[in-house]
Order: sequence, then structure tokens, then C-alpha cells
Amino acid sequence: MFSRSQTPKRGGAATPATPSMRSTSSLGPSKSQTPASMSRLQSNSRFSDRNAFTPVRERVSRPSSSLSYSSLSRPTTPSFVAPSQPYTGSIAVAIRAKPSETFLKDPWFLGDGTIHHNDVGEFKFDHVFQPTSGNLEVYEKVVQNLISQLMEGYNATVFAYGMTGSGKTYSMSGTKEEPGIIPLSIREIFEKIEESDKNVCKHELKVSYLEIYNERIYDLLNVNFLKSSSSSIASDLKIRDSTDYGVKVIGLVEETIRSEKELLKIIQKGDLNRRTSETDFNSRSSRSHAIVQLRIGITNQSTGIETFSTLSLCDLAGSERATSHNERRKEGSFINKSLLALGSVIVKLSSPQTSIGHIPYRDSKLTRILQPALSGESLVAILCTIHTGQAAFAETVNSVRFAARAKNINLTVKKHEIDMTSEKDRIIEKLKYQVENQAKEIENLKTNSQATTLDVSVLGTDSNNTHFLNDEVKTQIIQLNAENKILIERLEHYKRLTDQANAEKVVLKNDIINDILTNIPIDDSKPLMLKIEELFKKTYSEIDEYRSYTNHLEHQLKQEMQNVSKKPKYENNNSPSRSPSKSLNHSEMDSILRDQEDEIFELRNELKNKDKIIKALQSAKRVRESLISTISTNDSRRETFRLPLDDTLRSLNGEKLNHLNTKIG
Ligand SMILES: Nc1ncnc2c1ncn2[C@@H]1O[C@H](COP(=O)(O)OP(=O)(O)OP(=O)(O)O)[C@@H](O)[C@H]1O
Repeated sequence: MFSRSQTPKRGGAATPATPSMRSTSSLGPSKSQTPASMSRLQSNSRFSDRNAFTPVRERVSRPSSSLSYSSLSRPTTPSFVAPSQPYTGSIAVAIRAKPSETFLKDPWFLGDGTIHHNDVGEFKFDHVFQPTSGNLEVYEKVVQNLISQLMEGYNATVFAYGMTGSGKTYSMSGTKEEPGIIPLSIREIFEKIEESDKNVCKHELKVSYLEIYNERIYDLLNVNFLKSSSSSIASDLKIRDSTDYGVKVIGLVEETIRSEKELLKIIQKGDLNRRTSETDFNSRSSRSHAIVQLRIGITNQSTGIETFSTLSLCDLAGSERATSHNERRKEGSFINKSLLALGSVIVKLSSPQTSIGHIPYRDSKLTRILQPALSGESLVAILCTIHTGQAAFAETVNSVRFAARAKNINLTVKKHEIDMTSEKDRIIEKLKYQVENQAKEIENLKTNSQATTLDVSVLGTDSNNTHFLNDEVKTQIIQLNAENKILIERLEHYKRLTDQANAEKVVLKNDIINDILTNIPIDDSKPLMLKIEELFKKTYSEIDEYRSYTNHLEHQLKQEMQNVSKKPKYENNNSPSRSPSKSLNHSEMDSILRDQEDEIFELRNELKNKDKIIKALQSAKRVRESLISTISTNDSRRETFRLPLDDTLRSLNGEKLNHLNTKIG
């Protein structure tokens, strides 16, 4: 089967198992080894020479090198896998023929590791058991070596595959008189535990027992299982990926075991639950898969090595495909789904490495649970039980072909162990580092929380209040206090200005000035606004005066012109009826008209001056804005730019007033 670092020849049995604890010879022939069966064995002796036959037809050609499982889809490798030498080999496959009354006439010929049928040819396996072989012999040749490896930290999986009634349950569970693989494995495990030095090795054992029926998982160790309906979704358990075990059935009960007796009792309880969950037990058991899982942890306290391993013992449903039409419609399709998926997975895994591709483990509950085992996390042994009778020919061919494909699967299995001494040192270092980091973090959090809850205005620079703070935080607090003070002052200033502005609302009619004022900061615009308001009041009133005076003069001029036009060209200037004005001569009239025209011209110029003033204000606004943007926060500098602006305004105002006064005066 499996050899350390040794790849077996293609199709051939791998290196023989380690010497068994109870050799067949020492126990003598099994009680099922009747003289008739012995003679049948002799009659098949022509098949005992494996090399005498042509290559097996069912074999799929594979590269002779061992299949590297890193190239396969597989679950996460457990973190505790130590870099010890892995086991490399193919799956161990054995055929077991059920006793048959017509054995001598049956078409199948059993040899030493071979099975032959004239129509389908010969197949080679690790072991081919005669109908006379007992459970103990099967166990010793197929499973016993796996148990030794299990106790060293390798996972091991055994499953019985075959058509209904071919002897799967008989081989796995056996009877009271003829214990099967499950009780024999348990006995071996406890014998090994007993043999070990209990002062040095500490063992921990856990067991779970589940059933897959109609693609649902049932916990056979859960007392509630009996209460819930077998078809209830509530009793269906889910499978999840697990870093420790590849996959894990969520919620599955795992009983801790202290003795062999206790373990056997628990498994019996599971068997009982399986029987009572369905009225027709035989029907159900043929259609369901039962899996016992033992998890074993061994700590060697002298070496500090810990090993973890899992033994999975699977009694599969009947492999026959031909259930009745009704049954298949009802539930057979579910069984076939799992078994067909298992077949597909086996076909894929046994294909040449280059064409492996996707492995459909997730196509069924069974393949999902067996995924870690089939993908290289476990040593695997398959016991294929067959009927040798002609009536079961088709099913037996299918079973044998399935077994032949499985035989082509190579495994590279790692030991699950951890050196706790070096691991402990590593863990201690890691924890120390974590503790240091956490202490720093706690210190930071404390400081931050104190700093954020401080009333900085109260703290000030008082060393009594700030003695627990570092220099950087102290500087920050001082800066914050200063900024806070400035902000409070500015706020109060704004408040005052707002109150004042509300009290003395000034209505400006000029849009341009309003625009200037709204763009200047409140504190800066207020004095300016007052000045402009004053200026404009005067300007508007003067302009109004000029307008009325201009109108008056224009009116006068118009009248004079009308009079002139009505007056006879050579009127006597001495006439008493004439008005004083009318008494003016033509040159005087011309002189008055010229004066008035000059005055109107000047007044118009004055109006133009108003636009110049506005332009000057806009220019002042731009100067002011650029200055504000550069030194907006500096009060003293703000003062310096305010002065020239005020001067500009004052000079503009003075200039304009002087000019107007001159003109008016
Ligand atoms: N090698 C054997 N020696 C003696 N009796 C056997 C052997 N194999 C099977 N039997 C008997 O045949 C009957 C059917 O066997 P078993 O229940 O193990 O079949 P099975 O493959 O588990 O069927 P199913 O698929 O329905 O569960 C049982 O009564 C069992 O005792």
C-alpha cells in the first residue's frame, strides 16, 4: 500500500504493510474458510502469477511518477503540518467476494491480488479476498497498517463500496462473533494507547457519526435526531471548509472518548438511531451512507511533538444503479447523485495529470465530506465488496471498474504534527510582541482620551494641569488656547458690528456701491460705508440742486430764445412797454446765452465727475480686496492698508467737494 517516499509501480500493489499485530497464520484460517472455498482458491491458482497476464484493459495510462497533489484542487493545508517526509503511494484497493452458494460455477475467478472474468478481462488490486476470508484478515491486510500511520499523525479513510447485500456493512461493522473494520480499528487504537507510556503521551479522542440520506446530513449521535423527522430540513447539517480538517460538518456532535467500551457504546447508539429513524431500516441503510469519524490528538510531553489525525470509516450506500423507476424518482436519484459524483471524482483523479481540471467534489454531500481524503489529506483504502454470481454480473463489473479506477489514484499524504517546544517558543515570542504593542496602544488611547476630554481653556499653560502631558501636546494646547482667544475676540467684534449695523441701517441706492460693500468684510466695510453714505448724501443733494438749477437755466434760455424770435427785428430799444430783459440788446443777450451754455457745460462735466468717483471707489475696492486676501488675519497690517484707503476716499471726497463748491460758488 503506502511506502515512505516510494512510488509503487503502476497498477501493482505497493510495499506490503508493516507486520501485523495479529498475523493470519497465527490466528489460523478464518471460520468462513471452508474446505470448499479453499479448493476454489486452489482452482484459481492459475491467476496467482500477476505478471503472466497482458496489461489490464481497464487501467487508464498514467505517468509513472507520483501525482503531485499540489496541482490538484484541495482544501487549505492545515497550519500545523510539519515538513516531515510525506507518504507517497496509490489508494489501497481490495476486492472482497461475498460467500456464494454457486461460487464454483460463478464466472469470476479470484487470484492472488487479481480478479478475472472471461468477458471483461483481468483486474489487479492490492488484495482480492476469497469468500472464505474473514473480517479479521480483511482488516489486517487493508486497514491495520493505516491505523499505525493514523497514530503517527496521518489521516486515514476507509470506505466500503459495492452493491446492496454484497457485504459492506458486514465488512465495516461485522457481527458480534465476527467484528468488522470499525470495531477492529477501535480495538487497535486503544491497544496502541495502552502500549504507550501514559506519563509521556497524552491522548485525546473524539467521535462523530453521521448519515447522508437523500443528500441530507443527519447526526446519528444527536438525541434530537430521533425527535425530528428524518426528512426535516432542520435535521440537515451543512458542510463548511475548515483549516484544520479540510471540511467540517457544522453542528455535528463530537463526543469525547475515554475508553474503548465507551466508544463502542456511542457507535452502537448511532447505529440504533439510524435504525429507528426509518421504519424500513433495510431500505434506508441501503440508500444511505454512514460515516464514523474519530479524531485523535496525541501529545508527547517529552519531545513536545503533538500529532492530530482523523480516521474516517465509511459504509456507503448500495452502488447498484438500477433501482425501480418509482424509487429512483422518489429518492434513488439522491443516492445516485452522491455515488455518481464519487465515481466522477474518482475518474477525474485517476485521469492523466494533464487533463485533471476541475474536480467536482461539491457535486454531492458524500464527495464534499470525502474531499480532504481524496485530495491528498489522507491515506485511503477502498474495500470493494462484490457478488460473484452471474445474476449480479453487471453490477459487479461496475464495482470492479470503479475499484480499478480508484487504484490509479496516487496520493502524497503529509503527517499532521507540530513541534510544541519550538512552537511554544514561537508563540511566546509572538504573544510578548503582541502584549508590548497592546500596552503601547493602551497608553496612546489613554493619552488621547484625556487630551480630548480636556478643557483647553482651563488648562492654559499651568504646569499643575499639564504635568502628565508630553511637550508636543502642551505646545498644541497653548496654540489652541491662543487661537481660541483670538476667535472669541473676533466673534465678539462681529457681534458688536452686527448689532450696530442693525441699529443704524443705511439704505444705499447705488448698486455698484452696494456691491463694493457686500464684498468687503463686515468689520472693514462699516466705516467705509458710513463715509460713502455721507459722501453720496452730499453728492446726490448737490446733483439734485445742479439739476434743478440747470433745468431753471434751460427754461430761462428757452423763454429768452422764444422772446428773441417773437421780437421785431429792429424794435425800438427805448420802448416803455418792454420788460427789463427784453430791454437787453442783442449783444447782451448773446453774452447771457453764452454764460448759460458754459454753465450747463460745466454742470454736465460735474455729472461726469460722479462716474469718475464711482470708478475711483471701484478701484479702491479692488486694491482693498487684494490687500485683504494677503493680510486678512493681521490686524496691525490691516490698519496700515485701511489708512491709505481712507486717505484716498477723503482726498476724493475733498477734491470733489472743492470742485463742486467752486462751481456752485
Ligand atoms: N463475507 C461475508 N460472510 C458472511 N456473511 C456475509 C458476508 N458478506 C455479507 N454477508 C451477509 O450478507 C447479508 C448482507 O450483507 P450486508 O448487509 O453487509 O450488505 P450491504 O452491502 O451492507 O448491503 P446494503 O447496501 O443493503 O447495506 C448479511 O446478512 C450479511 O451477514
